[in-house]
Amino acid sequence: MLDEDQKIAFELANGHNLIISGQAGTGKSFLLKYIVKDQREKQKNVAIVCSTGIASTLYEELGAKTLHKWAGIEDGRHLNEEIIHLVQSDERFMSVKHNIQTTDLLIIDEVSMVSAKTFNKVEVLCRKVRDNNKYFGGIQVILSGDLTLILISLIVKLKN
Ligand SMILES: Nc1ncnc2c1ncn2[C@@H]1O[C@H](COP(=O)(O)OP(=O)(O)OP(=O)(O)O)[C@@H](O)[C@H]1O
Repeated sequence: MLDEDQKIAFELANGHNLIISGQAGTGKSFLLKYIVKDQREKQKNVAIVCSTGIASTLYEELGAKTLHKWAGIEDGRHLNEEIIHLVQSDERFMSVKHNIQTTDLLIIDEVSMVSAKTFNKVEVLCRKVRDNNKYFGGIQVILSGDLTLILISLIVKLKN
């Protein structure tokens, strides 16, 4: 059963964009599994993605994959314009185009491990491929991670 904080986030997951932040072991993955199952029961097309393949094995039974694979951005070698063009017109990217066009809810776990560059690339890609100028082209997004890690990495970068 979900605890009180998890219940609040679980309810907000009905249609809201959310950031779920908490340190390791605070029950984020436990909550995300509940959300995925519940939203799928409500006939939503839900994709759950992680920054690494190892992390996505945690959600194997839910069909999780890496954000890079879901969005077709490979190792990030393509400029935004190139990847938009490839996804829109190249047959090899048909499944990626399908992912982007049909997903109702995109859950990104361990978002603190995703670089700003990658995150922005995926956000723009979704807007262009869905021809919808809303954030992520109108896909509902739930971001989960330990956001204090972002601050720590920022401080480390500033110090260097
Ligand atoms: N509401 C709950 N009821 C029972 N067990 C729970 C609940 N929430 C979390 N847990 C358990 O607590 C442990 C830690 O939870 P979880 O793995 O979801 O945390 P996390 O925030 O995702 O951690 P990490 O960031 O390290 O992945 C797990 O064993 C999980 O099953």
